[in-house]
Amino acid sequence: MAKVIDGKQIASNLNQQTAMRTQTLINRGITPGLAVVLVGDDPASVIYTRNKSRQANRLGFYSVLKKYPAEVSEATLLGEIQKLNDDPQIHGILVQSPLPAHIPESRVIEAIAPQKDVDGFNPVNVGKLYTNDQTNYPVACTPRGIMTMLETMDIDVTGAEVAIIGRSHLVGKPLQSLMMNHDATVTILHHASQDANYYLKHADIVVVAVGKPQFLKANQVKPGAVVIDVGINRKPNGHLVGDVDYDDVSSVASAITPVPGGVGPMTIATLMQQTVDLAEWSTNND
Ligand SMILES: Nc1nc(=O)c2c([nH]1)NC[C@@H]1CN(c3ccc(C(=O)N[C@@H](CCC(=O)O)C(=O)O)cc3)C=[N+]21
Repeated sequence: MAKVIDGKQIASNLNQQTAMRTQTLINRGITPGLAVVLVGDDPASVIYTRNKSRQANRLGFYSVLKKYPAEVSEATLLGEIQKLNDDPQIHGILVQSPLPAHIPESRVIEAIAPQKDVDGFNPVNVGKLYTNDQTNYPVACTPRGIMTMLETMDIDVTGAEVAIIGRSHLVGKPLQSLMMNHDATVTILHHASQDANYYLKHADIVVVAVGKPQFLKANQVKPGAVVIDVGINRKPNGHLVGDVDYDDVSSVASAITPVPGGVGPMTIATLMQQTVDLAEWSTNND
C-alpha cells in the first residue's frame, strides 16, 4: 500500500514558517501585503479567493480582496492592477482565474508588475524559470508546492523519470521546467499523445493535472511509482475527487497525494510563502 503524502500537514508546517518570517518582517516595519482580485461570482472562485484572504489574515498579512462584477471593462481592471502595482503596501497581486471571456487573461497578467506577480504567471517570470535564471523570482504556486512536498518526503527528482499528464500554463509547463531545472527527465503527455501508457509505465513520478475525475488507473502506473494528483473535481453529491483513482492506484504506488488534503493546501501555503518572498525581495532592491 502506498504511503499517503499529507499535503495538509506539510502545508501547515510551511505556514508556521511563513508566520515566523512575517513577524520578522513586521518587526522591521514591513507587513507583507497580498491583493486578490476576483471578477464575477463563480461559486468556486468566490470560495477560493475568500480562503486565500482568510489565510493571509491569519498569517498577519495586510490583505485586500478586490471584487468586480463579471461585466467589468478591461480598462477598469487594468486600472486596478496599475493602482496595486503602485501601492507600496502591496507585495503580491493575484488575479483569480478564470476571467470572463471578454477579458484576455494574458493582457491582465502582463499588466502585473513582475516583482509583484505572486502567481508567477507573468511572461517575464515564466521566461526566467524556463532559462533556469539563478536570481530571485516568483514561480507558479502549484508546481512549487509539489516540489516542496517531494523534498519534504525525501523523494529525489535528480535523474528521475517524470511523466506529467496535462500541459497547462498553470501546472504542467512550469512543473516541467522546475523538474528539468532539478535534473529530472520529463515527459509531458496530453490528449493527443500517441502512447501515453508507454511513458507512464516507465515513470518514477507521475503527476496528473487534467481535470478528469479518477482518470489515472493502477494498470497505467509502474509499481513503486510516486503519484501526485493535482485534480479537484466536485461530484454531484458534493464530494471532491482527484484525477487519480485513489483506491486503485494506492495499491501499486509507493506514495500518493490524497484529494482533498494533498496538492490543494500546498498551493495556498506556497502562495503565502511566495508573498513573503516578494516582500523580502522588495527590501533588497531599495
Ligand atoms: N490566479 C489563480 N491562482 C491560483 O492559484 C488559482 C486560480 N487562479 N484559479 C483556481 C485555481 C484552483 N486553486 C486551488 C487552490 C487550493 C485548493 C484547495 O485548497 N483545495 C482543498 C479542498 C478545498 C475544497 O474543499 O473545495 C484540498 O484539495 O484539500 C483548490 C484549488 C488555485 N487556483
